[in-house]
Amino acid sequence: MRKSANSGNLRPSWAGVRRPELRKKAAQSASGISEAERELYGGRLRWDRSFVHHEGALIRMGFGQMAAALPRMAGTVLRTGWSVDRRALAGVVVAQAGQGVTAAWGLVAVNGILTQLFAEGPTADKLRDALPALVVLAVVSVGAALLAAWSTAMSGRLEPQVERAVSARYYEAVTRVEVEATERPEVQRTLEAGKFGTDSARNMLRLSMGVGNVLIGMVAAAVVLASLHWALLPMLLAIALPRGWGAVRSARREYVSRLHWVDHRRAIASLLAYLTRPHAAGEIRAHGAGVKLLGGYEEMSRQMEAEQRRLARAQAHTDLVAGAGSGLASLGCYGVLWWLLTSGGLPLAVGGTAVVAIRNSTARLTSLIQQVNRLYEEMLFLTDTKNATELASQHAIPQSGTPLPSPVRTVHVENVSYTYPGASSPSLTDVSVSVRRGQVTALVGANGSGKTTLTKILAGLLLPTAGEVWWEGELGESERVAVRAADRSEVFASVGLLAQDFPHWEMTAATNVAIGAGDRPRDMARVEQAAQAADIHTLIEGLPHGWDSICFKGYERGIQLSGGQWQKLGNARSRYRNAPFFLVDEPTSALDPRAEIEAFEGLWSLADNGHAVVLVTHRLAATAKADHIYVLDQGRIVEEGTHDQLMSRGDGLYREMFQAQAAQYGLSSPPADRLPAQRARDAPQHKENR
Ligand SMILES: Nc1ncnc2c1ncn2[C@@H]1O[C@H](COP(=O)(O)OP(=O)(O)OP(=O)(O)O)[C@@H](O)[C@H]1O
Repeated sequence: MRKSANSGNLRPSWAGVRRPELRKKAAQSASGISEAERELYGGRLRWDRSFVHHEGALIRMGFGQMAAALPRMAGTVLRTGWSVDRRALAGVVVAQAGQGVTAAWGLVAVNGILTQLFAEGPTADKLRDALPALVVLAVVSVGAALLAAWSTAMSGRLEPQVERAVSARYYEAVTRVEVEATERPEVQRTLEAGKFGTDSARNMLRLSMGVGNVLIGMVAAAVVLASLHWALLPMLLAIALPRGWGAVRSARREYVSRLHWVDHRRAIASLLAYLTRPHAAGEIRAHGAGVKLLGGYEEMSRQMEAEQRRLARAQAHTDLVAGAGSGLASLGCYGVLWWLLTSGGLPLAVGGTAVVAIRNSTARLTSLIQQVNRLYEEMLFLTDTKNATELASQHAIPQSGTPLPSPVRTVHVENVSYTYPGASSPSLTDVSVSVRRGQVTALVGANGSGKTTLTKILAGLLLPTAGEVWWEGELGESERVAVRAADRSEVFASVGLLAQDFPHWEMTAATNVAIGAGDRPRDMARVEQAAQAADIHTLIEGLPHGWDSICFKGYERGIQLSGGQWQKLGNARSRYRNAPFFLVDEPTSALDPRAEIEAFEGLWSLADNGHAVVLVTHRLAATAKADHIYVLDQGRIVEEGTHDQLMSRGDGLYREMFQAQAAQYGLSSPPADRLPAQRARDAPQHKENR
């Protein structure tokens, strides 16, 4: 009964998805904007700006340019192959060249056999005379089979290595790009486009080898043909050209389409991914979000299908034109052969060999066309990866710079403004703050006032649009380095970040802590210490697989952590990093009251131990004991001071926010048990942590 009730509930939604009007609507909107795009993404999902850029690249890549670019790109891939596994590459090249040579010998042997068979004399004698050529043909066939097997084995070894090398180069470059650059749409898209070409290197290698093999075979056939009669060679080229034209045209069309629809494809993939992600499971069922997503998927997929149909029609048309051109050329070729035979310019036996050579070459040509077609397409994608890798290097965080003072005592943000790329107004304007070791500095303010942006500036992740950030040593101004000139790896080594939306790595609990210092080997004793400080140790140790539990339910040792438990794990991660400057953005938003108090006390004890703690929080009860509080409003610092100083300002924003929170408890000030424990204000007899 229950089942039928459920299916009864679902039926109208599914029926909605499959409505004929929807189908019609989707088909109609194939070239325009679908309802789903409009509703879920607010408009058209096509890659316009980059599309123009790429189309420009394509226009430059005409037939001639392609002929020049192909060997160049194939050369790049071969060089990569050479750098990763010389023996395998040499093996593949030798095997492929060998197959070409065997093909030529095969043709020569066929010519020998035919010449003997068409000669004057008794059949038994002719067969006996043809025997050596027959033996050569048999040996050549066995040789070709052995070489093909060898080539397969070597390619199988080489291809994954080439793919890994190109992917590693690309991803390594991408992870070094300045955060600001990744915010620029044109950079973002070029980097995104680069993803599609990482497996193209592998495909290109295979295809280049295949093309090389066929080409050698064809050159061999051409040499044999030309030696039979010069007129046969241009005819062979005439057969090849129309098909080559068709292949390039189809490949370009396919590539342009793939680029143009890249955002659309990505959106479809994300719609489907949501349907199976555990965190969306509740809303998908209870809120009917699944119906909306499936409807969107169906409609947007139909647009893709319409595009596929368009491509198929266009390709069929191109194939027809190319086939007709090639057919006419073949006809001409056989016409010339006919004329040569009838006019006595060519003996009959040689004519037979010519027919075999032409048929062989045409079969090879078909394979060549298919492979060049794919090679060309792969080349375009690999070019994207190459461009993305180059662009990433241009925007890379500098690998060197002025060393920071040792130890750093204070970070001064001086008159800093920052505007995100593409934003119409600055997120920070003329902001000055100082963050000192041994102190808790609080950043407070309304949503969107610029707190997170300021922590990114402090962390050296964003460089100011105007103003400067100084990393200052014990001697003050005489010992300071501007972040722009600093060795950024030292800046990053000095900060520990706990972002609001810190990553939940779908890996073991131990990794989720130890990844806080991903550039160092894991130290389990310190992982446990950090977990103890963040109050998550007992929970993890009590799990059946302990620290090896995977923090994602889908795996065999998978577990599901609650929001607060995740936050504790995040706190443990930043603890494990143990950097002198801790930047924590809403570190307690998911914690229960007791855990929250403990977390804040932990931060205060970090300051007592000589760390600088920058605390971004809306929990003003916690900021009351901060050493210094900055209040942000619309990207500006509007107030600063201690809690008491700020509360004494009658019309102050801080006082207003604080009292609003206190009023929720029916108090004029927040409850005492929610305040972090009092600590000595002049504590800085701290330990050094650098
Ligand atoms: N990557 C970005 N690109 C463009 N604008 C951004 C970006 N990140 C933030 N902003 C804008 O900058 C402003 C400040 O954002 P920020 O995240 O720093 O605020 P916040 O004070 O941390 O807010 P909250 O309290 O809600 O976390 C906001 O107007 C926001 O829309």
